[in-house]
Amino acid sequence: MTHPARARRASAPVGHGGPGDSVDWRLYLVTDPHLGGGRDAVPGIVYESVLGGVGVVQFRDKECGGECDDDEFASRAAAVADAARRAGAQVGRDVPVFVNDRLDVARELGLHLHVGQRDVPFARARAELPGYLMLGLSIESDEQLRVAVAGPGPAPDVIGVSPVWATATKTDTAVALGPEGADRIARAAHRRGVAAVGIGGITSANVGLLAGTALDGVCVVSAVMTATDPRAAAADLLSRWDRARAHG
Ligand SMILES: Cc1ncc(COP(=O)(O)OP(=O)(O)O)c(N)n1
Ligand SMILES: Cc1nc(C(=O)O)sc1CCOP(=O)(O)O
Ligand SMILES: [Mg+2]
Repeated sequence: MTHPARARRASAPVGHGGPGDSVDWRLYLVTDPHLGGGRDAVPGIVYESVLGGVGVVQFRDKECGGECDDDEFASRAAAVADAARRAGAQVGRDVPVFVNDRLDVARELGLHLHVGQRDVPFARARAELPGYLMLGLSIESDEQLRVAVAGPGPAPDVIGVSPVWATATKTDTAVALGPEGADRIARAAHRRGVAAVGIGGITSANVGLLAGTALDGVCVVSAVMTATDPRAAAADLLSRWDRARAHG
């Protein structure tokens, strides 16, 4: 495997002149309303995990619409954004917050947006989201990336290379790509100036296996949301990533 990302600062891995150029993608937390002990616990976990080193947060709550309504979704997303902002201020970092799936809420709150292949189409999301907000896209195959960057239109700011490994957290994933597939897709994304984070099945036990890939970072749900000490869990993941990367 080659390591094109290693020569660059992890906090500024790729760039196409967009708002994602200065983001620290190394550790990206996606929230879950239940894994951390209920919706009310989520902002506190986000706060702690940012103190531990999480650099990017995504608010994800797939059951809102059933278990909670649109207003509650938006107010819980705002609470997570506030927690990330307060914790970021404490450690002197700006921590971008994405909303999962919900273009309307991202627009309303002025937050970044992450969409998948079966969500609102990327082109529509890009057209309706203000240009200063980042738009992430899930990529499950080489072909999906080729399509995503083929046209003359804007490319994603970041792709979630998914899934790297099988996971119990999301049941409707594509086939696992493994480190080699993730590396191949990340390298192709970099050629187009797009940042790439891996997601799916990433834990403290295997995060080091990805440090030799071209991924700009790793995205976790359960590894932080289920931790008794989310700050320590985040710090541990980040230090394992950094150490593995430093040792090549
Ligand atoms: C960073 C990141 N990558 C991938 C995903 C998965 O998005 P999607 O395929 O739309 O699935 P849901 O998360 O919406 O269930 C993600 N959320 N974040
Ligand atoms: C939100 C999400 N998307 C995935 C995809 O493959 O698109 S896997 C996933 C959940 C990842 O959870 P964990 O870190 O607990 O394995
Ligand atoms: Mg989605």
